[in-house]
Amino acid sequence: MTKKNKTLGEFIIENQAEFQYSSGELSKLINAIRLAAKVVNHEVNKAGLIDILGAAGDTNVQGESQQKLDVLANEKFIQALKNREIVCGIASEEEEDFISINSQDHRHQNKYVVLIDPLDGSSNIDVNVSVGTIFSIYRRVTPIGTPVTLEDFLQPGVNQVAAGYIIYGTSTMLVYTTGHGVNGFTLNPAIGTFYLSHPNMTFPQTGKIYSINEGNYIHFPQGVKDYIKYCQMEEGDRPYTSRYIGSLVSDFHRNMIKGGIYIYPKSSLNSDGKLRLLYECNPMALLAEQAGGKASDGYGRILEIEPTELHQRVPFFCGSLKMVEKAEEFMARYA
Ligand SMILES: O=P(O)(O)OC[C@H]1O[C@](O)(COP(=O)(O)O)[C@@H](O)[C@@H]1O
Ligand SMILES: [Mg+2]
Ligand SMILES: [Mg+2]
Repeated sequence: MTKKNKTLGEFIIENQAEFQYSSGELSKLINAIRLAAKVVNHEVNKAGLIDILGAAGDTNVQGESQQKLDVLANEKFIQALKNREIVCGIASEEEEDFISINSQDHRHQNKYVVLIDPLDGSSNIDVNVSVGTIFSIYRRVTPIGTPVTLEDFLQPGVNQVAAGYIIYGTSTMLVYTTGHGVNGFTLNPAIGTFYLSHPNMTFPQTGKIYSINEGNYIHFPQGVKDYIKYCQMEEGDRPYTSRYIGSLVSDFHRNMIKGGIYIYPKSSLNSDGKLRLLYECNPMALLAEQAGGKASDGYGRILEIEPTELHQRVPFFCGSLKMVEKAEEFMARYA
């Protein structure tokens, strides 16, 4: 076995000193996510064979029609996190309010809140295109043993103790950081074990891929329109290539490996953009920065935004450092 094929469990133990709190707590958190990821992966892989495609019939707090797999993934992650005796609260894209755990039992010592996007890229479920799960973990700020409050969730991204995603694609991977670099683990479905396959993942400083839904072009701010034109010009190492999967996790993952930028700007359609700060932008921003990339709202650092609501949206510019800086230059012209 090369150094590269460590299991996720071995990696957590070997790197426990990096986690600022007790190691046992991190492994419990990551193991809960690993477990739920395997269950969801199992369902995703046979989606066409079982009654898991299509809409569930309900609408979530975002006004989006919930897909059956959104609902299933939500249940599986909440269940796995609840059972670990470490989490005192969960917030999810699919839940209007946060879920408080063990709040009645004053002896409980649960210290962490977890925010999740159980199924990212929902519009791709029925068409067999890769989707993901995104998670963000904080240490609570209110006293241990007291009921968890909204304050525990509305923390700036810089306070995250861990963040990551699972991508259900050609292979299933778990990619995460605890603030000491980014590592990727691939699931060996035959034995149900995640192995370290992508150690120390880093964003190339620049790249040749831009990811944005150009179908909304006429609604974009002038700075974004100018940046798209810049990407398409025959000059220097341009034109860049346009790649847009429509699953944030998948577009981010590709851009982290090949070099690129993902943009979901505000527009006359979405005054604050579409993506949610707490369980989409903050975790991806921490991963991006830990991988040498950058994440901003077009002007400032995503991780320093002070959240005000559980499901608030923010414009999102994320990827290779030099590409995000260039996009910010164009935005600054019209600020
Ligand atoms: O279809 P659009 O407007 O381009 O939006 C696609 C974006 O919306 C998302 O699907 C939002 O995430 P959810 O699927 O979790 O709601 C992102 O994954 C993706 O990048
Ligand atoms: Mg999402
Ligand atoms: Mg989602």
